[in-house]
Amino acid sequence: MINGRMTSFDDVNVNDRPTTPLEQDCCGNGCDPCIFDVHKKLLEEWKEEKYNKSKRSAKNFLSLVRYKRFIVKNIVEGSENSICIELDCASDNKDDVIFLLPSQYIMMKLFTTTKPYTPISWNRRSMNLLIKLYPSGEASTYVKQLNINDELLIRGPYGNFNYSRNSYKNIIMLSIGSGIAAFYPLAASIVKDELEDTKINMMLGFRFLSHVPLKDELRILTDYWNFECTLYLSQGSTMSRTANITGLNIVNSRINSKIIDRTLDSYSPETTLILICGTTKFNEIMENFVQKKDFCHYHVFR
Ligand SMILES: Cc1cc2nc3c(=O)[nH]c(=O)nc-3n(C[C@H](O)[C@H](O)[C@H](O)COP(=O)(O)OP(=O)(O)OC[C@H]3O[C@@H](n4cnc5c(N)ncnc54)[C@H](O)[C@@H]3O)c2cc1C
Repeated sequence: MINGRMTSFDDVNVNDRPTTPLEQDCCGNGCDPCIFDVHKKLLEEWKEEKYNKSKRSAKNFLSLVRYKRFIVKNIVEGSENSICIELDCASDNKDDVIFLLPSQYIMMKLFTTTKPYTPISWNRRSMNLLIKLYPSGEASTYVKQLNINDELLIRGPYGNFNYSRNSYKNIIMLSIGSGIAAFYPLAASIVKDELEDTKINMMLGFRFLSHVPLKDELRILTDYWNFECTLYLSQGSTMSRTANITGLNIVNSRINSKIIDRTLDSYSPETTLILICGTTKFNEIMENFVQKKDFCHYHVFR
């Protein structure tokens, strides 16, 4: 990950990666620079070089203007009302690789319709999509009928959100439903970046616990010092009003003004970025709350 860019090359050149110092390598006398500062700098340079090398030697398989062929490699249940689809590049040229930034989206052609989807993870040659299924949705109906080895047409990547490492002290991510797809890759790329000091507070709204996708992935992120996640369930669950399932906080309520007020009061508007992703109505309501509290650094994914 470079400046918030999750590259598809995290497995390249791992052997020359600067070795992380051990806790006992630091004398604790407050040296300037401390051995950990030196390591941080070396790691930053190594990552930048790795990313630049990868970009020089490969071209993006994805195109902004032309549909490219992908093959369905796997389909698994994401939650009660969503599925995850793994797609492989349909190209024999090994130099064709996928370049994406976290929170960018692609356009997928599905029979008579074309819909945007935000890859939740990817590597050099494949990407994973999380797709919420609407009972009578045009794209949903088509997606439900997909089989392994089916071909799909995709163009992209699009999206004007650009994140730079450590540009904010805190990021609050507010989403409902499939909005999680825009936030998960960004959160994962930040918390897994040793050079990041930014803390993430993810606030995700769903109707039921059974609708929440990526539970295991979110739990893994909660092991990092700078990630917390709360699931807000508008239709409640059988548990008490608040609970915690292995790292994930659960609140049986919508994300409402009281909750936002209380949350924002514990953050500084100058050093906090707020990201919003949901339905048009949700985005409008959240944007209003955020503006009322004088938070000027925010971005709405539409
Ligand atoms: C930039 C961008 C990125 C996106 N990324 C993803 C993603 O990663 N995963 C994903 O699942 N979706 C994503 N979406 C939404 C997706 O593109 C489709 O709009 C959605 O899946 C519905 O498509 P559909 O054809 O199945 O339903 P449609 O035929 O468009 O709608 C059928 C019915 O479903 C309901 N419905 C549709 N969309 C919504 C909604 N957003 N909220 C509430 N009810 C709705 C409505 O009742 C509607 O009448 C993204 C949208 C945008 C703009």
